[in-house]
Amino acid sequence: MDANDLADPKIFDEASMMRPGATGYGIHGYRVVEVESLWRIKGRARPIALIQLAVTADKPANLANARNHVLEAASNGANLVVLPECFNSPYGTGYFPEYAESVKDGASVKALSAMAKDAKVYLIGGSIPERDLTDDKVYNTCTIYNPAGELIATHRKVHLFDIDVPGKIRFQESETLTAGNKLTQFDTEYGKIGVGICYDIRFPEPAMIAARQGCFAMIYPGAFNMTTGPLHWELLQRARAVDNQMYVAACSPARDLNATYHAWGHSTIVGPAGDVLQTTDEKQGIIYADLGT
Ligand SMILES: O=C(O)CCC(=O)C(=O)O
Repeated sequence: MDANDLADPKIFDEASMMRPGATGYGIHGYRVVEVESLWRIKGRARPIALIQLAVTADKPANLANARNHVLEAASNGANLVVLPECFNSPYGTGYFPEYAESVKDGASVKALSAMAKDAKVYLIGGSIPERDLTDDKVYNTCTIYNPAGELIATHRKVHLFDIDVPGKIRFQESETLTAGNKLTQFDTEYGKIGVGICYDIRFPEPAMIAARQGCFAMIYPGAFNMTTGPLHWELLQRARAVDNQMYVAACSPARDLNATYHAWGHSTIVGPAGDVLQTTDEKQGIIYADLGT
């Protein structure tokens, strides 16, 4: 089964057949054994770092800040490094078209490729506003690099964040963004990893499909807010983890009360039992966990 097309009903048919309790795929008899044996066979530690960056309106400064932190994470032993959603631009629908660039040769992807290569890490490059030069549409896109600095996968946020909680928060990504239509997974020597962006975590299916296709982790660059963050940020990560008995990591920007959007922060790494391995507060910083122990 190739789970790269959300529009393909076969994907959902097969995924739903594999729900816990469905014939032949009881979750406890299947995933736990597979995950544990993967650790033993590979015998490798999988140190991950989530970088909760302070994001400003200055794109070159954001890229330089990201680079410093990626190099720091690598020097502390991380092999997988994650940046936050929208790390090169303020998070806001008015900013997306202004900051958008091509993922073929834009300044941000060049900088990300160099960071991955110089740090010798897999880099899950948060997300950036992407302008597709063929259709001129703007997407919220995560680009992923191997330790040679090669772009190995891209994920365009599938579920756009359109919310209106009266008196609390109104945000309509669809005012300026277009949704992606593919699920994303990539291979590493540490195992296969699935990727979603922020609001994508509210939908169980991408994580479920990734787990059933052998991913040991789902990684979500994200930027929850002060309304839904306290309520759902950790809950959703722990739910996706325990649903699928896989690692889940979500990496936020730091909170900036002078920005138009106040990110919740609290980047978090959750284990396959739904246990919080590492988390943080709202400030800039790096958290680490070993996904192999
Ligand atoms: O789902 C939420 O509550 C927040 C989602 C979000 O901030 C985003 O998708 O950027």
